[in-house]
Amino acid sequence: MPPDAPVIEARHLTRHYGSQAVVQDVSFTLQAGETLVLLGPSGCGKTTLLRMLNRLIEPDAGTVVINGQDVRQQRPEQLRRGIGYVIQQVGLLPHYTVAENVAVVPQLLGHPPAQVAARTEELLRRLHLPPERYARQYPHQLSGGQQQRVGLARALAADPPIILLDEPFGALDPITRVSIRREFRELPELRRKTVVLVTHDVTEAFELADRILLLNAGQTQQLGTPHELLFRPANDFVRQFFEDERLGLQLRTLRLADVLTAGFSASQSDDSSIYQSATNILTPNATIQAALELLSQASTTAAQPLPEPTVWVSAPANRPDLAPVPLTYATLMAAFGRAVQQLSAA
Ligand SMILES: Nc1ncnc2c1ncn2[C@@H]1O[C@H](COP(=O)(O)OP(=O)(O)OP(=O)(O)O)[C@@H](O)[C@H]1O
Repeated sequence: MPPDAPVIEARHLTRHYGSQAVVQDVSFTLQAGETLVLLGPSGCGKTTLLRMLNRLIEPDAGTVVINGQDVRQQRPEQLRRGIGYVIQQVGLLPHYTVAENVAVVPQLLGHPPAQVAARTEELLRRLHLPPERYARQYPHQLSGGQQQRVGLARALAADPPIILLDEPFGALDPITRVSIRREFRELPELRRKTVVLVTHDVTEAFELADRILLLNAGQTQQLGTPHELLFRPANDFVRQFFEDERLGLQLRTLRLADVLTAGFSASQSDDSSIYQSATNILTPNATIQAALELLSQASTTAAQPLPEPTVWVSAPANRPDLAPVPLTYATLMAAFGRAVQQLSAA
């Protein structure tokens, strides 16, 4: 297969229950390493669509092609061993220890015991479940968040190139949810994997997705990057769907580089000596949200050398000759407002 061949191709997938078409003619293509989020209101067909990818549900029409092969040409059990699957209910085996739960798939695949043990230990450590404390515990001895991490470790254990996740953080309280989501996003393992994740949480979708497939009543409303859905909605449904959270989503989606169009200058700024000692430094790739968070921390630190809380945006990596830009709340919000206006009008 050519190196840029898609990992997953869903072609015209359709599924009915009785006379109700719960997924209607949905298509998408995913490249290696991409994360697609299936988003939409309750009952719009997200789970049905996800489960067609690993043949837990068979489509009435359409095909799923994984690594160039129609999934119907593979036995479902074989297919599923190559695809990690995480669900909200976690589904850990209650009479197996944490380590045994994580090792299930690699053992089924016949991996050597020493390799399975090493992999289990590594994953538990990476997911903040020190094996010396947790490996021999049983699922009922863990909190919901810890069980969720074990579920994720289990899905990653055999290092499958594809991971499907169905509301993986859905059962968690909001604070645990945010912190696990952050851990999840920063897991180096997942960067290389092709991920399809179901959620109805808009913020979660925007935080995790490379692209979002927004569904309503089984039909694709829009498939695109978070930026495209927010600033180029395909129809009124898409526009309405994000209305309540628009500002928060804009703050998370726009990056400093998007709003600082005229900000960098070739001359060294007067403040450059302050920049040299500053700790509040962001790259142009940071989101407006990240800049606001840093500004809010800066406002609580007493030793501000400048009269107002300030963060610095370093010059783009390819232009080290440019001076860093200092930003206060006022200058950041003015730049953000201008960018939103331009993007919305364009
Ligand atoms: N086994 C089934 N038999 C009959 N109808 C079903 C079955 N499974 C799902 N449905 C229906 O299909 C539609 C889509 O369900 P699905 O679970 O895919 O939606 P969803 O978007 O994942 O919803 P939620 O966000 O609430 O989990 C719903 O109307 C549901 O009632």
